[in-house]
Amino acid sequence: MIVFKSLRAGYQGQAVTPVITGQLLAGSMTALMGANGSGKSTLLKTIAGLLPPISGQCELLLPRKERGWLPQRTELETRFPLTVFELVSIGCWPRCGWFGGITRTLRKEIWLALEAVQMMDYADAQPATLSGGQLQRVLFARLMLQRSRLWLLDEPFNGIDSQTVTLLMSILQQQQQAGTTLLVVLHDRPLVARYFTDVLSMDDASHSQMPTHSLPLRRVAP
Ligand SMILES: Nc1ncnc2c1ncn2[C@@H]1O[C@H](COP(=O)(O)OP(=O)(O)OP(=O)(O)O)[C@@H](O)[C@H]1O
Repeated sequence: MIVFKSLRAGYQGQAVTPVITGQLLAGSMTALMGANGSGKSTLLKTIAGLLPPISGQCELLLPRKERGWLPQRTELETRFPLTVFELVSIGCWPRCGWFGGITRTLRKEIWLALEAVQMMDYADAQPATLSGGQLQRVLFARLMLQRSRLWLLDEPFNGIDSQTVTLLMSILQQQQQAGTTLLVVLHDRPLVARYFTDVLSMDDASHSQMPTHSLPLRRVAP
């Protein structure tokens, strides 16, 4: 699905990641781990197509609109004049177009996504009034509607209670079973050990050849 060939990602010609070589297989669920500032968010943005590689290549045959990217919540602006329902409906735009209108079938899908994240009661609420965990549920519902074949999630469980993490993890597992490829930035090692089979570590530049020491995890295939 994604092949990294001596990739370095960064900004304005300056690399901030180690050299990354290896691949993420289609339908895999990989935790992206590493110290603060090691370049995890930068790598996700590069895979999402928002930044050009500094050197090397990131090969994936997937149009940008099929790459679902969820930034860290600190990067999100929530004070826009939309309801939760309307925010989730944005996930339909790749399919119906900006001016295509929401058909009855799509409305039903939106309600089903809100139901999956247990946020139906908040459909008319303003996103800015939601708690962090509620907002994350809503953003997962939007991603579900996008039907992206690749989900790039940047610390989706930061500050989220364990009940919501369990709910959102079950959605990730369903997505993976449906064939979606997932790359998720996480710092929570027990959570990674429990749910993830693959780890991409930014702490070691030669990570794709190195075993993961402390976790019972399979390596990302070199
Ligand atoms: N827009 C930017 N322009 C230039 N440098 C940036 C920019 N955004 C981030 N950086 C720098 O790139 C480096 C990697 O940042 P990045 O946010 O990718 O790390 P991270 O591993 O996701 O960190 P954290 O775990 O703290 O979220 C840092 O040194 C940061 O200061």
